[in-house]
Amino acid sequence: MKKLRAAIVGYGNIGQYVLDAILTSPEFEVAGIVRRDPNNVPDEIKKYQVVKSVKELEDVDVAILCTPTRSVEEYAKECLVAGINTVDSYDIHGGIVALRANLDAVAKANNTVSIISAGWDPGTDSMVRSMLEFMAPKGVTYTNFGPGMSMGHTVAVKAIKGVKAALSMTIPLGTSIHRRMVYIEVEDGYNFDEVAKAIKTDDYFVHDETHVMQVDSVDNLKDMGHGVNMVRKGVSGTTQNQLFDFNMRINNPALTAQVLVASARATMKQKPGAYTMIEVPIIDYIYGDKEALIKKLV
Ligand SMILES: NC(=O)C1=CN([C@@H]2O[C@H](COP(=O)(O)OP(=O)(O)OC[C@H]3O[C@@H](n4cnc5c(N)ncnc54)[C@H](OP(=O)(O)O)[C@@H]3O)[C@@H](O)[C@H]2O)C=CC1
Ligand SMILES: N[C@@H](CCCC(=O)C(=O)O)C(=O)O
Repeated sequence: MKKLRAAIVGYGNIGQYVLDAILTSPEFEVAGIVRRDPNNVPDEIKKYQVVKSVKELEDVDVAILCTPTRSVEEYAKECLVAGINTVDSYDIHGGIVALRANLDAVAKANNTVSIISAGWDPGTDSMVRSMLEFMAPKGVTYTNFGPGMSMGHTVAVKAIKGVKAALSMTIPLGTSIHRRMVYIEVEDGYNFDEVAKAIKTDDYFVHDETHVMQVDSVDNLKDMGHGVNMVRKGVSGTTQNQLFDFNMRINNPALTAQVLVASARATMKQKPGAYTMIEVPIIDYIYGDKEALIKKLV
């Protein structure tokens, strides 16, 4: 069987775990790794082609975008125009509809497929929320994250001038409300109060209670565990008090990476266009023969 060739774009936390997930997936092989500095080649990727642009790689079926969320659209367009499917874990919830529309046009024009916002939230949590919505159409779902490290918030802090290193912890306060505890190392020559203000006014933080603390070593605090508790209390038909409770405690980048690889698989089975995870048949994410899967899972 000819393997599907996946490129990893961006070799940070998610990128490193995507490599692991590709190597354990039966039908994928690594087509190469795209880095801003292609000379930055740690030992574990020495055997792969490391390049500056995805266009330098050959026969790429799908690009797994592991860049900051705010860079996703630019990298996705470059890949789609080059005839390469994309998956990403874009996590600015308010921007998803616009990203989908923008990439849908580019994907259709280039006969390619893009699955966007494919991590765990947005991503698999969105699929669970969707199921709860049709299981009890009337009601309220609360999504409570953590405590744990938000990669998206941490990446947003790292991009702020004067931040040398960062960790953003998400603390659940209940009923979908969260506190952000942000730990930073400040670059020499920068004023902590000004940096803290820039963090608190960033779109990722502006709606939540946010505390910024200066520390000597972010690395001493870092733990990439996270989790979620989603609860819905709702009504099926006219029957009230239907209670649902979904929990998971996870390594954040490992789960995100596994979902990205599953979504890369699913891109190969869709018509051209851009999709969120809830629009794709769930069976398309799973490796194996369709009828055997139906027999096993239904
Ligand atoms: N939907 C979900 O459930 C989840 C989504 N995410 C998303 O994944 C994203 C990546 O997280 P994570 O892997 O921890 O981030 P990292 O900062 O560890 O890695 C991002 C990598 O992207 C590359 N890159 C490309 N352009 C830039 C740029 N302008 N600035 C900085 N890096 C750049 C770099 O790789 P190189 O040096 O190789 O070029 C960098 O290492 C987050 O922004 C988050 O939104 C994360 C977890 C869950
Ligand atoms: N998108 C998140 C995953 C979901 C958890 C979350 O949104 C949060 O901690 O705020 C992340 O980047 O880690």
